Amino acid sequence: MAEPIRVVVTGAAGQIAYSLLYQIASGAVFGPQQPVFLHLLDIAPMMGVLEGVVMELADCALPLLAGVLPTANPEEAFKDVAAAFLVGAMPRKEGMERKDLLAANVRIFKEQGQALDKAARKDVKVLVVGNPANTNALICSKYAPSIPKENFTAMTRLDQNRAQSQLAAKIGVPVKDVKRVIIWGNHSSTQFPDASNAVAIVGGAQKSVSEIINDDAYLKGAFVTTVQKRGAAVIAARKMSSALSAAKAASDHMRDWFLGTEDRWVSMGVVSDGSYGTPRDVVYSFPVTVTNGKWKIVEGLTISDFARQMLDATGKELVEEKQEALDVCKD
Ligand SMILES: NC(=O)c1ccc[n+]([C@@H]2O[C@H](COP(=O)([O-])OP(=O)(O)OC[C@H]3O[C@@H](n4cnc5c(N)ncnc54)[C@H](O)[C@@H]3O)[C@@H](O)[C@H]2O)c1
Ligand SMILES: O=C(O)C[C@H](O)C(=O)O
Repeated sequence: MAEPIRVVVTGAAGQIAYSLLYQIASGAVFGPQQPVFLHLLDIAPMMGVLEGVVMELADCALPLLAGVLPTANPEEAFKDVAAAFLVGAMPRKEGMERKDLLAANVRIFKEQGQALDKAARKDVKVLVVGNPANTNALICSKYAPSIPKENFTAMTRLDQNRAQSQLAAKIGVPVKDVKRVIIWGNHSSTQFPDASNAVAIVGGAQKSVSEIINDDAYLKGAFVTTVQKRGAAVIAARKMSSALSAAKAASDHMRDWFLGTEDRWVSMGVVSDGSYGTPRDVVYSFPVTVTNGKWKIVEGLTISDFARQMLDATGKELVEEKQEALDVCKD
């Protein structure tokens, strides 16, 4: 059995963490041979609740769980961690856009960037889940200059999973048989869920999703808006934001980053290098593949006029969010 790795989850007393911690501790993320030592960070008033979570983790009797450290101190929480799930942040309520959380949440990611810079392993892989996830990830990276910026990512995997599931239901195939759906841009209502490269297996043969569905108006209309607005639809129904599916997506993202994707494409928010004419130095979601722990943007895709407009609109929003976040962080 390998040596345990240290993994931090922030917002550990919250609802996403409640599903996520079991997935990490049971081996679903880092593999069935990799023990984990969990660091659980939350704010001081939540330490009582966190104690209950620690009791429940013990009561799960999980063979891969090497230890648990609950704390309200970010530097203690980030000490020597190899993976960081940054979940802790305020969720939006009905009627809000995710960027309405910016002023409240971005300071958390400034402080946590500074603490990661001091305490974490320099090869730590950071996944930001707390909203607005892309801009929070950018700020976190800016305040952790000793950690490579490639190690900071934002979660758009939930959007990818939603898009894949919508297409599978429309075509009438299992979700695993739909591939190469892309989420471009921001985890917000400007994101572009793009099915133009997607393929599905129907009757044993792989075909293009556009050909199978044969309904351009749907693929550019209802499909896109359903995925863009799915988070709001869950909030309207549950009166709380998505948690089960968010935890599953966070597990998928980190597992693929650690263990690789082979030839699968997955969407991750990463610091843009300007690929596909997107703005540089914002955290933009691209299709990537992962080999040996390193992600690489899928190259050479054709961008239609429609896609160009969508990529530009979500990029413009990210540039605006970045400016707003930098202004907030000045104080
Ligand atoms: N990227 C995505 O796809 C996605 C999906 C779902 C939710 N989210 C976001 O994830 C975040 C968490 O959602 P939730 O439903 O778990 O919320 P929640 O309110 O249930 O839990 C958040 C937890 O974070 C803690 N917290 C607050 N400030 C903290 C800090 N400075 N350090 C450590 N912990 C802190 C809170 O005390 C609370 O326990 C929200 O911002 C939500 O919008 C993102
Ligand atoms: O929509 C939200 O505010 C929560 C989350 O980002 C989601 O996509 O479900």
